[in-house]
Amino acid sequence: MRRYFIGGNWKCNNTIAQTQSLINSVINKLAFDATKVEVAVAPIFLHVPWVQANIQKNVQVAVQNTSLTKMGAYTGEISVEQVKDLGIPWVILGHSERRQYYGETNEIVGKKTRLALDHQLKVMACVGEKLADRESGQTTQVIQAQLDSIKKELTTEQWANVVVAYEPVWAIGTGKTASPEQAQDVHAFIRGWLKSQIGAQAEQQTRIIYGGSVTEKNALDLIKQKDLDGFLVGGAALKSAFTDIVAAASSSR
Ligand SMILES: O=C(CO)COP(=O)(O)O
Repeated sequence: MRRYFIGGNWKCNNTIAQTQSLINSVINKLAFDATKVEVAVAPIFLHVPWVQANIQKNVQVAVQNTSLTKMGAYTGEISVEQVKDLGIPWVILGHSERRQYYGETNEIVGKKTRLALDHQLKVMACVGEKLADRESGQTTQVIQAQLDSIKKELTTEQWANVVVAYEPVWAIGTGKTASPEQAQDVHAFIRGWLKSQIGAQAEQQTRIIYGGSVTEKNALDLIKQKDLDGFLVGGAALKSAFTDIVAAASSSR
């Protein structure tokens, strides 16, 4: 059985005092069975060392991006070697905010994913359609193109270190969640793609998590869906609701 995966994407939120308070009052009080649920939180880069030094051992640390380049003369970037060097296991790549505001194309996301995996980082690879894509019936085509660009770069074995995050852009930060059926439909499509494009092992073992206005109220219904293996949580990961979301996952395994 696939272990649930719950990611907290803190985005560009929190002063250091707010991050410290979140760790002390929420994250370090999370109680869950780590054999059934894997939890990772992604602070801004600057807060990572403090978080690493102060977080409970069951919760892993992730970063929200890595450079398309390796170390070198690339002002303002942070490379996979530097993330790996600090012992950070996870990176979120291809988030729709990176695609939308920083021009990350499918091709860039594929290359970044390859670079991260080549440096032994594990990747939460985000895919998802915009509202206009959904309304014009293009949801699966858009997601397929996003997945195909990642596939182009990876070996079959590298998929063992990928979690696919389905995040419909229209549901991110909007309070509009995909219904459990809408989420399941896309997750089943992604699972089918994994089977036909990568193989039976990837189909069975790859976690496909959902993100987009996940709250303590909708988590339980979403997690019951057959192909949904956890969440990538934004706003609700910045408060005590995260405790309930992790508990919802724990209680259903
Ligand atoms: O983008 C997200 C997680 O990566 C989801 O954000 P919200 O949970 O705030 O909608």
